[in-house]
Amino acid sequence: MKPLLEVRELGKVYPLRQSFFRRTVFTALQPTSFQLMAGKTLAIMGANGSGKSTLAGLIAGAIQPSQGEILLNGQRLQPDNYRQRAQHIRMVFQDAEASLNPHLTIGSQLEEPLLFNTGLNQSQRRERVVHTLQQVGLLAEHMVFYPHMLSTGQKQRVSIARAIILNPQLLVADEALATLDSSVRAQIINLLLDLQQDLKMSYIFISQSPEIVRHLADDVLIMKDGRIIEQGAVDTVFDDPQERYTQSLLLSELT
Ligand SMILES: Nc1ncnc2c1ncn2[C@@H]1O[C@H](COP(=O)(O)OP(=O)(O)OP(=O)(O)O)[C@@H](O)[C@H]1O
Repeated sequence: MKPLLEVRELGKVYPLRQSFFRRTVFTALQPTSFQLMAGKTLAIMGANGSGKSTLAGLIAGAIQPSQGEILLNGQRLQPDNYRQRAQHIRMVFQDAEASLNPHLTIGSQLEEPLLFNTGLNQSQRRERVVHTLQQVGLLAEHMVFYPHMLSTGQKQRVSIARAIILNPQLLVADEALATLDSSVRAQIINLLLDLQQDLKMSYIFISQSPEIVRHLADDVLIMKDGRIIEQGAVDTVFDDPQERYTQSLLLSELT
């Protein structure tokens, strides 16, 4: 079986200081390679600053790579072609509040990706918005709400709705559950699992929580200082971590 996503030697350096004589760079991500099969969930764990968000941003196209390539279904993604990527790979962020526009109704915010990326007419767009709201456990009436009228959990549902409205093959969630309280978190985890079953999506899931990763993910990458130091099936890595750093991470000593 061919992988959905293939990351080959993907790396990111940031220029730190530049002068006529000297150019200093900081390596946020060492050349990194891995694969993700369709319908599977890959978790990325690591201490703060280990490069998790950089890797997520590179895959979602929000950050331009310094080297390497990403293939989706065997097709190379063009780093600067946001439209090509937006159809297939979408991102959900930690702070739903900050990622929603307070001045626009939920309906207009969900319609936006459809306007930019599809040829649907107005009534087809409306139909898709209503359907997507229902898929994430909200109501058609929520279309006319503004973000401040929703609870934290409902806002995260809207973020998920916006991410799935184009029927992506891959959802990248960067600490999407970190700020939610435990009962809302459990509801959103169940929603993500249901959506994955129904829509056959793959997930890349950044989380500092061993419990959440064990519950949601099939495989895990452990990152330290911009590189993968351990990887494998979640049960294998969690039950018998080979690196001391992984052991500490699983005991939540490094976060
Ligand atoms: N635009 C930038 N310019 C320079 N350095 C950056 C930039 N963005 C990130 N970095 C650095 O790259 C490293 C990796 O950052 P990244 O945000 O990917 O880590 P992370 O594992 O997601 O951390 P956290 O859990 O704190 O979000 C950090 O040392 C960070 O300071």
